[in-house]
Amino acid sequence: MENNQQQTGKCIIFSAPSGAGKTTIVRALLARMDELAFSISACSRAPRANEIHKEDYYFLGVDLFKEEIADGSFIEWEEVYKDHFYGTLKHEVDRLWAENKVVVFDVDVYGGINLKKYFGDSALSVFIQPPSIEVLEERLRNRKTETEDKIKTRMEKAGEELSKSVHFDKVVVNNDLELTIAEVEGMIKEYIKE
Ligand SMILES: Nc1nc2c(ncn2[C@@H]2O[C@H](COP(=O)(O)OP(=O)(O)O)[C@@H](O)[C@H]2O)c(=O)[nH]1
Ligand SMILES: Nc1ncnc2c1ncn2[C@@H]1O[C@H](COP(=O)(O)OP(=O)(O)O)[C@@H](O)[C@H]1O
Repeated sequence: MENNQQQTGKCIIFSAPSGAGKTTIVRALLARMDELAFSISACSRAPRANEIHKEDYYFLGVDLFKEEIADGSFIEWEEVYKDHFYGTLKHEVDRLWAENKVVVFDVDVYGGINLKKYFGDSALSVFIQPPSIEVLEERLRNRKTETEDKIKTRMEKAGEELSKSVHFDKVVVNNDLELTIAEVEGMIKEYIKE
């Protein structure tokens, strides 16, 4: 018999200002913890050379992204940078919950706050904080993925984003990377067994 009942599960939300180390931490956790699965977001920008459709993002382009907004396909979406839309698709979460996975989100700070509101106790929201604003800038520069212009835009946004950490269940200062990963892994294990 078909089970039409909507499956539900838990999720972990990660947000941070760009350069704080969120992607590095999320990748390490996914590699270590089989019970986790990454929620692939939709975005409006074109894929970069090393990016794969349906693995890194659902690359929809602007027109299709806007159609999905109109169709009510998103749990949340944000114009994270001008003309760059990112959003969480409802069917992506359902897909991963159907596989009994704990869903992991890597979203911007406003997306993180909205997802926590939406999922309530079914979500643990974690804010990754850089040790200081100076270290944040240094990490962005060392990553060598951003032009000077983009570094400036990201740093301008960072101050306001840092002030939003109070809206998260947990705030973790990413000083020593290995210690941070271990700390977050502990938090997730604790939350999953609740
Ligand atoms: N609100 C929201 N933000 C997202 C989503 N997916 C990714 N983001 C955020 O959008 C930003 C992407 O910026 P960028 O650093 O250019 O990363 P990239 O384009 O993914 O390499 C990051 O802050 C992500 O956390 C999503 O589904 N919703
Ligand atoms: N604890 C840490 N100490 C030093 N460098 C780090 C640490 N965590 C991450 N990094 C480095 O900082 C840069 C930004 O990290 P990344 O994961 O890309 O950030 P985000 O996803 O938050 O934008 C990367 O080059 C990464 O290797």
